[in-house]
Amino acid sequence: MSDAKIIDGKAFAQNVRKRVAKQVEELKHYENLTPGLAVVLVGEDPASQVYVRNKVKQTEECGMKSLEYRRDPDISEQELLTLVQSLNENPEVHGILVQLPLPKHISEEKVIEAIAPEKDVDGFHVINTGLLATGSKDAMVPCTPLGCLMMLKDYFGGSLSGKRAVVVGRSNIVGKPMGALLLNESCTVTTVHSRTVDIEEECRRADILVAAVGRAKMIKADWVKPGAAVIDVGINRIETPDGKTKLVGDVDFDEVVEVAGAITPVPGGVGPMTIACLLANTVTAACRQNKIDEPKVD
Ligand SMILES: Nc1nc2c(c(=O)[nH]1)N[C@@H](CN(C=O)c1ccc(C(=O)N[C@@H](CCC(=O)O)C(=O)O)cc1)CN2
Ligand SMILES: [Mg+2]
Repeated sequence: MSDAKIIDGKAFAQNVRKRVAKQVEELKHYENLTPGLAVVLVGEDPASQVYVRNKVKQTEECGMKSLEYRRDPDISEQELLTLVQSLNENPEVHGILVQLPLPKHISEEKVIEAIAPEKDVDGFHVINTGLLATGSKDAMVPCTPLGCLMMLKDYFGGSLSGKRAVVVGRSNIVGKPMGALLLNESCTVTTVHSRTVDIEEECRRADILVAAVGRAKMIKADWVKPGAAVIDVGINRIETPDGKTKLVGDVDFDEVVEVAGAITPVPGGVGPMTIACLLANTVTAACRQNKIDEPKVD
């Protein structure tokens, strides 16, 4: 029997949303300010539709204004850039999120760079990436890594200083910002990827192991140091022997739970925190744009 702590991302996210809802209430009451989030969805990818539906629903449940823009998959890059520009200029919109991935004929980079950095609640704009890399408190931090960090700080009682952290994967949305965040928390950070020599040995040295590669059950029990905190960012749909499908992470949960000190499940771990942090970032963006302090609530 394992005695690893299973980190409940669903419950954690619910608490974050409660805090956001209280902040929104205060902003409406004392500042006459209703934070607004615009979500743009291009095309009909079924997973993206679910994520966007959840974002819209949770934005409204927290008392914020939600604006939704659905566009056909054949929209031109220029039309999408024009939409982003109009949202940049809309004073009711404090946060802009363009759901990824975009269709192949559209440059994700161009679209992300078109978003005003102060409205970039995904934290993907190079200005925000640069602010994060330089340790500035003014960065808008990408939602998934922010959610991972919140859960890690809670598990370790506040400080991650001196911990050896290994991030598996070097994507712009998760791996790279995760590494920067952990470095800013004074961890000793290693990022490993497909060209790393002996990934397993690197992983075995980690007090904190963050898996974000998109390969089902890649991380095995003998890759993990006993007692390590394991954060699984992967969301992989696999087929089961009975012909059905199920979601699994990048970590082989059933094995690793026997070795780890703490572990996030999939589903119900990092995923729900992504949307909760998006809502928190929208409040941050609205406050910064109006030059007011974020309401402190408990
Ligand atoms: N513009 C963005 N695009 C994408 C992001 C992002 O942060 N910004 N991240 C992902 C998708 N994503 C949010 O957009 C997201 C992924 C997963 C979950 C989630 O709650 N997952 C559940 C399982 C859901 C299921 O059953 O399919 C879980 O892990 O428990 C939320 C948001 C890519 N695009
Ligand atoms: Mg593309």
